[in-house]
Amino acid sequence: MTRKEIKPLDGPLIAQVKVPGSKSITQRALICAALAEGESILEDALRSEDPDLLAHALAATGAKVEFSENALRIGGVVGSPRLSGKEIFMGNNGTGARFFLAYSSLGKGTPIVLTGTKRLCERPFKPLIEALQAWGASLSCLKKEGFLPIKITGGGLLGGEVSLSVSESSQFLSALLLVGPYTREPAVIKLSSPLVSRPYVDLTLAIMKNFGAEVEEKEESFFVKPQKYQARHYQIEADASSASYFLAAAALVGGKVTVANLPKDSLQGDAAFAGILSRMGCEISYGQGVTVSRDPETPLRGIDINMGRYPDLVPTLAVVAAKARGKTIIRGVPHLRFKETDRLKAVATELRKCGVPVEELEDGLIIEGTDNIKGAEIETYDDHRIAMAFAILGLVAHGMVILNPGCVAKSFPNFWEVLEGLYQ
Ligand SMILES: O=C(O)C1=C[C@@H](OP(=O)(O)O)[C@@H](O)[C@H](O)C1
Ligand SMILES: C=C(OP(=O)(O)O)C(=O)O
Repeated sequence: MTRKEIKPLDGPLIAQVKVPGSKSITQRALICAALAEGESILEDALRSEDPDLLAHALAATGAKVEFSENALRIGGVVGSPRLSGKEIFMGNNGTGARFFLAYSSLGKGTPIVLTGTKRLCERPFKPLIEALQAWGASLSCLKKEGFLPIKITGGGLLGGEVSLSVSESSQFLSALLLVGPYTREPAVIKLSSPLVSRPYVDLTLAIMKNFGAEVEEKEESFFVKPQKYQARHYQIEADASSASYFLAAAALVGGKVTVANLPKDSLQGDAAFAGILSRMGCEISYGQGVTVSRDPETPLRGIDINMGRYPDLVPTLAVVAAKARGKTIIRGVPHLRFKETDRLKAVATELRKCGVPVEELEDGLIIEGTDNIKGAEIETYDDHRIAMAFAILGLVAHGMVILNPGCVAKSFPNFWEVLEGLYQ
């Protein structure tokens, strides 16, 4: 078991960092580009485990994928993936797996099997599988109904009206939307439950529009007419979730951190994190990127917040809350239990190891801030966001050790180098 010791950082911290491209945008753009006619260039696309796994899966269906220094070139399959009979391994990439399941259902050829890590095969897929089957997809779960591994026979998607539950994940809706332009009949997706993580659906609609596809939304329904994505030269933003760790460093240590390549008008919901930190006592400014600062004399204060729109920010918010005055109540995130690990249980367990009182709720956490945060040996559960959040907490503790630090490769392979830069 490899381990990474985190040295405490004497503030005030003054730093400027850059973070890699957005994982969510990269994976949406990959699907649109793979379905389009012609060659797309995805500038500053994220190169990490998840998008690389998706890119290789798309290449296995006939898309032409070329990795260059800071771009991905994708030659599309014009709406018709070729199923090669191969097994497709998607790691623990939930977004990539849901998107690829819908994309490959458009294809034809020799049936393929989509699978992943043990954890990915425990994560929910049933609402998406049933919706694709209602659209005529030929899918069969090989071990347990509603879960990977799944055999995909392809044959195209009829379209028409389908009802979809999105209380466990917004990715089911994003996956159907992304392939909606290629169903034979107009697609109508009616939501049958409250939608979690709504900003990711807005991101899907924005990227689809960038690639030339229009979606109409009315009340709880989405309408997608048959149309075609256009190949694009597309500039991918920096990842706002990855930026959160370094903005949190400024909040925890005191001082100022600028994420130089995160735009003020980001398409990503998680760009809201700077605003959340300002509610806790930090200052925000925008110029060359986004800057968060906190005067060491101004204590952090706890907040009561519904994080249902921003699930990936919860581990980062939780470690900031560990040092905030009073209680921080995080609500509205029952779907955190379906991520790379059960993040509510994981965050509560690991914070308690650091001497931080935590009450775990069905849908959130109550965290009692303390000035006496202890270092501990942090189990990361092979979850990149647990590793990165607790690494940042380690800046204000003594003796924090992160186990299995390599799991950051999922979304932020150079995280440890960027963290090291804070000590310069
Ligand atoms: O659509 C996306 O790119 C994502 C959606 C979110 O999942 P849920 O919609 O399941 O909350 C988020 O946790 C994930 O990291 C990326
Ligand atoms: C949950 C995440 O990703 P995914 O659902 O794509 O595995 C994440 O990046 O935090």
